[in-house]
Amino acid sequence: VMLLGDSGVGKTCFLLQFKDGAFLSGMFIATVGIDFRNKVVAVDGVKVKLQIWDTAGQERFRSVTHAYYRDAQALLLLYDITSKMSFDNIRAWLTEIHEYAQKDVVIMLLGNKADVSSERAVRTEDGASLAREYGVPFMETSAKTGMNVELAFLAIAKELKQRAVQPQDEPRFQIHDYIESQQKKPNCCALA
Ligand SMILES: Nc1nc2c(ncn2[C@@H]2O[C@H](COP(=O)(O)OP(=O)(O)OP(=O)(O)O)[C@@H](O)[C@H]2O)c(=O)[nH]1
Repeated sequence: VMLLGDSGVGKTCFLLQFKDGAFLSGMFIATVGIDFRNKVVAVDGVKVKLQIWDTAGQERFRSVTHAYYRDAQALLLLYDITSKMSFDNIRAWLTEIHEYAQKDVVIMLLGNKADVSSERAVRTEDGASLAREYGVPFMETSAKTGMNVELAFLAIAKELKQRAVQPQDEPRFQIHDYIESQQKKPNCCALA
């Protein structure tokens, strides 16, 4: 799984929240190049090992990260809901993805920093509508509160597990439906 998106949208924090349940406020150390962490999640009784690659969002590291796209099975593409520019750049990220990644890669669009509602610059509907246009699932998240962080990785793990081991005759896992059903659950999306 690769985390992609502009510098500062919260990729490293998103990964650390998932891996360690931690968030360090006020610190921003830009990722240099690329780094990875592993986490095992249980999906319907099967252990799925996610190897999660945290990429540098800064332009100058792009050639390094491009080399990793083709081995990725899933891409979490993040923007920052308080940064219109990070949202406007999503189309360029999707163009890069289509150029460098595998055709059947699982893509999910995430509007991060949803806890900072007072500085919101991108409407939820605009994120949802862009995701619909590209046929990818979408959620707003917060690496700070943990909102939807685990759900994003679990949905990816379920999709990847289904691709790897699901017998043909069983109904196909639908990532869009799964996210929608989980988000409707009480307490699922409450900000901490
Ligand atoms: N309020 C809030 N702040 C966040 C959130 N996620 C990240 N931040 C802050 O945003 C800044 C950038 O976060 P990083 O995770 O380092 O960003 P990045 O996308 O990994 O940046 P690069 O490594 O340069 O690509 C830090 O100051 C974080 O504390 C979030 O969900 N909510």
